[in-house]
Amino acid sequence: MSKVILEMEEVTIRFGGLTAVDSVSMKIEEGTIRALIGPNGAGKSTIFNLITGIYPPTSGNIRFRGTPINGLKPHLITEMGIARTFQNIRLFGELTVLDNVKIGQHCRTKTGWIGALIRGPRVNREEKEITEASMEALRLMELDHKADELAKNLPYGEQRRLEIARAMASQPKLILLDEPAAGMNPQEKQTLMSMIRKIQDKGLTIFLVEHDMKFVMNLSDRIVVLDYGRKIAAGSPAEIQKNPAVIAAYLGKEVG
Ligand SMILES: Nc1ncnc2c1ncn2[C@@H]1O[C@H](COP(=O)(O)OP(=O)(O)OP(=O)(O)O)[C@@H](O)[C@H]1O
Repeated sequence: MSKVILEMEEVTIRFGGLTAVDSVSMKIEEGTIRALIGPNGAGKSTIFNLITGIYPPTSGNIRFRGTPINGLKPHLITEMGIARTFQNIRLFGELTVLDNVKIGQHCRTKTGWIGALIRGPRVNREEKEITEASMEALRLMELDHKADELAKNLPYGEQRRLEIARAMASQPKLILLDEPAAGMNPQEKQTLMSMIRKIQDKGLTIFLVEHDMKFVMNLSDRIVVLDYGRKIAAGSPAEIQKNPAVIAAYLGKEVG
């Protein structure tokens, strides 16, 4: 039996009168790729916001490697080993590619920003470790040769990969990718897919929200489908493609 890395147990969140996530349960096994799909407004990003501590659930439990994480602050959740990317690009265009990744690691530093200003031997050692780990994350995403370029000068597909590199630099066990393939051309999607598999090969668990069905079906081990905040289906890509409730939720749009 493989180990469960993330467990959601009857998780609900209400915003005023709206139940954005309605009693959702799921277990994600370590080392797998899980996709979360569903129509616009189904509650997918909200689930990521619940897991990463942006919102505490109204009710229910979220456990990471057996430890309850509901109500914990986002930086503590990052330190425990959960990293994420966002739907829209959040890079510092005027900083270099390497500096964008180094920012993703400041949760791992002991001295913090104030300490970094009063540079001592510990800061220098830490700085070296951060640079090395950042370069490794860039190598994984095949962006190491662009370390000194400004982020704004990268082509779109590479900017999205840079965001993943930044998330990887915090050395997570679980990485949440919110629409990683959005806006990419087929070639960029293909490259991204092989890189996500490389991340999996390193032993990480990947949880992704994605609208591109071909991408999801090719990559995922299992898929969870949300509609109006509720989990309406879960299963392998083959099971999901022929599930009548899923087909109905997408109103006849092809799920394959
Ligand atoms: N902070 C908030 N306050 C009020 N309502 C919210 C908040 N965050 C999300 N919602 C609502 O919760 C519902 C789910 O939104 P969410 O962004 O999670 O959907 P989604 O499945 O990610 O959609 P999309 O595919 O369009 O990104 C929507 O009706 C949205 O308007």
